[in-house]
Amino acid sequence: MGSIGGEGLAQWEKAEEGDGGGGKEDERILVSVRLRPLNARELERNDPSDWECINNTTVIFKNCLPDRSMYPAAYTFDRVFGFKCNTRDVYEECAKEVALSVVSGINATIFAYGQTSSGKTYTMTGITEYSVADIYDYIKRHEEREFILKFSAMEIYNEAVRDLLSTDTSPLRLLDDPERGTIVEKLTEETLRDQNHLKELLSLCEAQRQIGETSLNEMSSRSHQILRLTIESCTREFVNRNSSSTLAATVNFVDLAGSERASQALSAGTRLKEGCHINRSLLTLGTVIRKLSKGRNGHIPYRDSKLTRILQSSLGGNARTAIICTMSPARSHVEQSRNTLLFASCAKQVVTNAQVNVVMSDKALVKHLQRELARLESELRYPGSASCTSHFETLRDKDAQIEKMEQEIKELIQQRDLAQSRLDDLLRAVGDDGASRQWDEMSQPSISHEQDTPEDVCSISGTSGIAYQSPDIGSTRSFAPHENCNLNEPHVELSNELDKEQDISSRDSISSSTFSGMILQHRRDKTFDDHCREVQCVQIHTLSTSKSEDFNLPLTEGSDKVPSQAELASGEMLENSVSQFSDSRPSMEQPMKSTTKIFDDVVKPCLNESTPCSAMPIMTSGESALTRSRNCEGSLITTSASFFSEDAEQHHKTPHSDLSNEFPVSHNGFPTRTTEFDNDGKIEAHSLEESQNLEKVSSHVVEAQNTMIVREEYITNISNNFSEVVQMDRRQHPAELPLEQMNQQEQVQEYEIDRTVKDAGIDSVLCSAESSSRWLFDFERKQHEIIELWHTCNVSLVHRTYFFLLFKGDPADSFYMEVEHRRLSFLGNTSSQGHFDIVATNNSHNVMISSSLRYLRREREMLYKQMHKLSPEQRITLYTRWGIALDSKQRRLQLARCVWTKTDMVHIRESASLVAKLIGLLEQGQALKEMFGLSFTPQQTSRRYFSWKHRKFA
Ligand SMILES: Nc1ncnc2c1ncn2[C@@H]1O[C@H](COP(=O)(O)OP(=O)(O)OP(=O)(O)O)[C@@H](O)[C@H]1O
Repeated sequence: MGSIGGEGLAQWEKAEEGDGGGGKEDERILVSVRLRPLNARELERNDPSDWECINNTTVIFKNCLPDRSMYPAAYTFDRVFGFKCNTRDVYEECAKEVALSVVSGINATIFAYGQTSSGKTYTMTGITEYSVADIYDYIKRHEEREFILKFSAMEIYNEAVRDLLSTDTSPLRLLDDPERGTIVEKLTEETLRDQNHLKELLSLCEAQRQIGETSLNEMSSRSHQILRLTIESCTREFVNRNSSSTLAATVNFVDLAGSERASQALSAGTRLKEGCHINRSLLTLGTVIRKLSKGRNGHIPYRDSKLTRILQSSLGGNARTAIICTMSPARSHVEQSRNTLLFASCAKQVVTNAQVNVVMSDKALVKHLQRELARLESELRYPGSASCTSHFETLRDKDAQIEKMEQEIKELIQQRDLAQSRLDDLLRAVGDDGASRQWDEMSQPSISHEQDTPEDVCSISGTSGIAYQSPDIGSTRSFAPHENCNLNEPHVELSNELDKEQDISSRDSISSSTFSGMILQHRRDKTFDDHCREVQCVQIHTLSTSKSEDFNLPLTEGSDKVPSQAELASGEMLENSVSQFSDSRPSMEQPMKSTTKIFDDVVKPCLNESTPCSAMPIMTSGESALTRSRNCEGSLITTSASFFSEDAEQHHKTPHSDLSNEFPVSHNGFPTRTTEFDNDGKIEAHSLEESQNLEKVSSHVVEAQNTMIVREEYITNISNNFSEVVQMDRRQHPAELPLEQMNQQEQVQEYEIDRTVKDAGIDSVLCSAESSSRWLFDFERKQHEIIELWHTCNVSLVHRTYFFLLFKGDPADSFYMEVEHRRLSFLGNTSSQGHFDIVATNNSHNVMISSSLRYLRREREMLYKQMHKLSPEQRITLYTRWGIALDSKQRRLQLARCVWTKTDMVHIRESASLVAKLIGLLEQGQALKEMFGLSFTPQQTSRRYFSWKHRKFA
């Protein structure tokens, strides 16, 4: 075996590298080599066989002669066949696929190239036979299509084209057709009837072919034979339609003449002449193949020979091509064999460009062009190929998702900012200078906070409560706000003169502050900070839903000691409960409890006068879940900075009008308010100055009628709430009333519901101005009664202020007015009917009385501490108006003592205004009306002070 290397091998390797470029590989001419066995002559000469196929793709030259070492010893092709391989194998592996392409509309050409007697005719005859057989077999298996087979045959003999199917031996001309390429003029083309017909024609061709005897081949083919089978097919369904498309392709079976040199063939005379012509065509074929193997650049001399002209499309054009190079293994033909292999090597480099050939009818062509036009327009409309449509849609979906997420992010940011803003407001309110100073003053008892105002010198050293002496432990403790409250912890007596002060109200009555949340204060709250806590009521427990449940424990869980109504009313029971659960921190996160429970525990007993308000103390504003009035965000008078900014003299002269600026007051002295609903369902409340006359009320009636649906909803809610209360009451006290009495009570309660709804004035507002006027009258009357009861029951000043400022005559306020009135009435009745005796027996009565008075005193103390919020001018104005001598001492204290001490409306309004200013009553809407339906505690303020206190302690 010779060494592998040399120029030829390098050329093949180069071609191999070209194939490995990745991606779609160009289809090249399929090249195979077939070695025939030594024939009889060669065997006679003892011509050795120098060629051997060492595998399916490589043929080697076995005899390495020194003088021929310049040639490669091994050649690799798509397939090589040894002498033992039969033609069937060659066909199956190297020709079949190509030949059968024709039935799919792809042109195909199968060559046999080699020297004379190398076996070209032998091979091509077999391949043609097998191909025809397979083609017809394919046709049989595809009956859905109709095939038309046409056969033509020609030979190129001495550079003349002859029709092998015709007896006419005159040469045929070659014509150039712009669509079909080179055509052979007048070439017979037989439409095949069947396979036998083709066999007959093939036999005819064989007979017609120029055959001569050479020294190498007794039956030497002296011409290039081209057998052409054209196959057209279409689906039978569309055969008779003009819109059908037809596949049309041609397969050429080319049996070339011998490529040997004339000298080798020992040609002379006619044979020599034939050889010249033969070699001319083969030389051109070789040139074309060689040039094509180097690419399509430059001129390809197709037209230099008849052979290359006719086979132009099959040589690197629109056809699949297979070349079977036949060679003799004999040493004597080694040169011809090398030339054949060189030709084959070049042919292996030629790239073809086979395409499916579709012949379309005019209609089909029009349709095709229309589809193509639509496709191109679509591509223009949507940049990118049509195949990118789905990708484009995917991108759009992604963009939509991104946009949606960005919107969500934006909304979340807005929510966050809003929450931050609210937090900032709260912190600002808590951390404002006044509050800080106040706390600083309270937390630093050694520092007199009256340094800037000697007029009210009142040292609170030792009373601030930041440190107190505990008799139990005899040591000074720092107050810890989170400590458990021990109800039994000894009081630390205030040394402040405020402690010595007798409360302005000397009447003994149950303090309604127990209802307003003061019940939750701790008994050790002699400390100064607790004063503020008391004033701000139930700031802790109102924020704690869990606590409210805990507060119910004495009522719901079987306690050994059933609490008396008075105890409950006074908050004693609740205080104990609070002490048990004082460790629980208020949670602003906890959801509000159900309305049902709250009504059951709280509202119902108050509404049913026959059932004392035993559960009232457990009401918490944080749980206020009454159906929320839509005007709950209505106006709450803002205590503006201009409250006291008016000229003091003017205040002195017309105090009423001054206060009216702050609190809209009706002509009859009662603040009134109407509520409007805007398109968004929001409520805009404003002064009801116009209610002074009936016509204006009527105009509001019209407005109210426009919002009838909303108001009716409110009415329904109220009715439902009352009904719910009634039902809960019935469930809670089933044994207390016989069935008959229950029915009677039910009727009464239904009447109460109707009356309450009517009292709410809603019907009147909706129906007539006359009703509105009646409601206003009822409101004024009830407001007077409530004010009197506040005074009687020593209700918290802060509570009075909130309530007074919140409810100013809106029909929707009737519910709260009713609840408030009944609570206070219950307290008054309890007091007058001797219930106090029971309480007193339990030694609670005195506790409650003293407690209520103490609460009021601490409120005043707190207000006194807040006087610094007033400017000197404002204070002077107030001193003057309220009869406090400007040269007297402790004027601030005197002022605090005067607040809410009378029941006339001028005094009430001024007191409410002053308290609101001092406690920093914030913007409207921060206190919800609903909480007054369940608790007296202003929610927002409670939270505010709660936060303020604990932030300071933190
Ligand atoms: N592979 C083969 N196995 C057996 N016999 C073969 C083989 N190839 C060719 N022969 C025989 O060799 C002889 C010459 O073959 P063939 O005529 O096909 O050569 P050729 O290349 O066509 O020659 P020419 O170019 O002169 O026509 C024939 O008798 C044929 O039977």
